[in-house]
Amino acid sequence: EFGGPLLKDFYKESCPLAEEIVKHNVEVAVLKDPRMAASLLRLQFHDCFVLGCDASVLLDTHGDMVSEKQATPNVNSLRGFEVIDYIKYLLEDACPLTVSCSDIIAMAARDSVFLRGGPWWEVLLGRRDSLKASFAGANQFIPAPNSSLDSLINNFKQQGLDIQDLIALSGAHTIGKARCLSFKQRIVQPNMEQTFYVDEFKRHSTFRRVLRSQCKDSSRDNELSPLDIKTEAYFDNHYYINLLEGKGLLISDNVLVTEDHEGEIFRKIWEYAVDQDLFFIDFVESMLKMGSINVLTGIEGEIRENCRFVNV
Ligand code: HEM
Ligand SMILES: [Ca+2]
Repeated sequence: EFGGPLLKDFYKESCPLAEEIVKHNVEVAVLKDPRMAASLLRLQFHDCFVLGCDASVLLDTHGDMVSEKQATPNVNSLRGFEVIDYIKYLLEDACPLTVSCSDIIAMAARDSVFLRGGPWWEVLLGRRDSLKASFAGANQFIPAPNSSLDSLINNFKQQGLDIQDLIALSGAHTIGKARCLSFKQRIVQPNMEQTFYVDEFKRHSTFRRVLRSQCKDSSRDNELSPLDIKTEAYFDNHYYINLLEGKGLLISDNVLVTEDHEGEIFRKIWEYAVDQDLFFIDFVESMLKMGSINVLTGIEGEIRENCRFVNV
């Protein structure tokens, strides 16, 4: 299966309460700030695509190592670090130097999806933490929101993920928000009037008009819009319905339907739009695959004491 060397009962003996502690504290964090569920899910994606799922994304700048947090896809955007820090602090108290920061990310992402109404899955554990971060890697490997379909496909391929994974994992954009900076190119693009329901044309242009007025000048680059305009609070299949209606927020969302009309991708998006259970099954499978990219296990890496710094 996908986990490779990872196991579902990895902490059963060494830290039996680990999953419970993570779950409870993700719940508290999401109650305080509902968007945090989306932010924690995204954190796993941005970790796994740079050096693998090794918590490299959590390291702060230190000495001559520049953090991934400062890279373009992450700066002023990636969130959830304080939540992970607090969970790590509690886990260090319960079982010192036992639960890796990378496993905390994986558990928190799983719990976040479930809390918003999405699927639950058995998370695979046993990752260890990196000794370094890669600022350059974060800029290179995390796809940009204005990516073409070809570059998205290639980007996922570099991580051992296929087109199926790209389509299913993009469904993560059923929750959370994006800044005007990330999608304003999309709403000024003149050739994006294409839509797949004939009657949808008028509502489609309203969609763009509202966003355009919200993002009308660069002083508003940090204004937020929901990635899923219909049900941003719920992890559901509405993302795919939006795509079919021409209402994907990012260029990288929209190209899944505009650059592959009537092809393999389009058919899959249609299937997810009418069958949420199928989307959930495929999403879980792809999350397990993404969660095992280049993991450190055994004696590789270390169990960090503080997720922001390598151990001294
Ligand atoms: C397919 C390529 C992808 C691109 C180009 C992309 C790009 C983006 C961008 C630009 C944002 C908004 C950031 C901002 O404006 O601050 C965002 C948000 C988000 N992304 Fe993606 N993303 C992709 C795939 C994924 C994947 C695979 C996941 C998780 C499995 C994911 C989860 C999220 C979530 C949950 C948010 C909302 C975060 C929040 O509200 O804090 N994305 N993404
Ligand atoms: Ca990483």
